[in-house]
Amino acid sequence: MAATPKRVEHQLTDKGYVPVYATGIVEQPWNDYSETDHAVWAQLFARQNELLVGRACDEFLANQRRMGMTAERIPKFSELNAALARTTGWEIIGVEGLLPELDFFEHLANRRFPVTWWIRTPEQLDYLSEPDLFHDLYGHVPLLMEPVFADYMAAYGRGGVKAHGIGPEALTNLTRLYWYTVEFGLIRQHGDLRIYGAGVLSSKTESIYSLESAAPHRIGFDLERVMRAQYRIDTFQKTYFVIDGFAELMAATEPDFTPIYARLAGRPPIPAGEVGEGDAVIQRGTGEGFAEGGDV
Ligand SMILES: C[C@H](O)[C@H](O)[C@H]1CNc2nc(N)[nH]c(=O)c2N1
Ligand SMILES: N[C@@H](Cc1ccccc1)C(=O)O
Ligand SMILES: [Fe+2]
Repeated sequence: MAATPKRVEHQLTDKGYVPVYATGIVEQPWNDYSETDHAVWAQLFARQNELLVGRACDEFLANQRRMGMTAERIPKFSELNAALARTTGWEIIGVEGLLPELDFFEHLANRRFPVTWWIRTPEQLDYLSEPDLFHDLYGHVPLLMEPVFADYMAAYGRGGVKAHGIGPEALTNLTRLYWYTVEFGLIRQHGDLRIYGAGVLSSKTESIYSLESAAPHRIGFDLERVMRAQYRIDTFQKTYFVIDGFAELMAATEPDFTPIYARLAGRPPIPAGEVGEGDAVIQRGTGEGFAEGGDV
């Protein structure tokens, strides 16, 4: 295992009270990865790729292949960056881990995606409390090759910088949008539901649960509804929002959010497990196994 990351401080983020690391960019220490590190990558990659055929959106596996990401070894950021530069102009930068929000937004706004340089240990294979290289690189990076989604991510970054200037409530609303699209979003494809959210794509159990469990609600995407939707950071999602395509997501988020933040300020959030009036319910969940509380 390469040298363990240095912890700087703890900060309350939407992932709860987590260590926030130095905001500096770190070179990927590719030569320091151990055989165990590469084996963890290989095992997670192979297991997810097998599971995601027929579950991930078409663009995910197609772009993973197109950028030459394989199970063999932990990919070199420099090699993936060559493919990204040729397509959408995104660049992977190595980081210690979670960044302060404004740093994160500014990177996205400049088409830089922060990827944690270290990978989880074999003991953490199925769950860890903070994003590691596998979540960031396997889960998030292939879709940065998809032009419309790549534009959405950059626009999101600009929106984050703007929301940071508006205030904490705006940030909370915007973070929910990230959560229910970039991390846990589902998309209609081939008359079925497919996964595009990185938090699901990088999780064996949630890849199955998000599409096949009767417990969660599945609701058609609506911008203000999503921005009111509280979520859970420590369990499977109680609700998934479904888009028809990346173009729909881009179009829905193009308008200036300032009046939307103002309108939302007066309205209560909607608990993660609740179906709101006017929801475009695709499938109403049974709520089975939903733990109470813990919504952010
Ligand atoms: C901004 C948003 O709330 C979110 O939690 C951010 C915070 N900082 C981050 N920092 C890194 N490196 N990666 C991330 O995904 C995030 N997420
Ligand atoms: N249009 C949003 C910015 C944004 C774009 C895309 C996704 C999310 C947010 C704003 O004005 O704040
Ligand atoms: Fe993520």
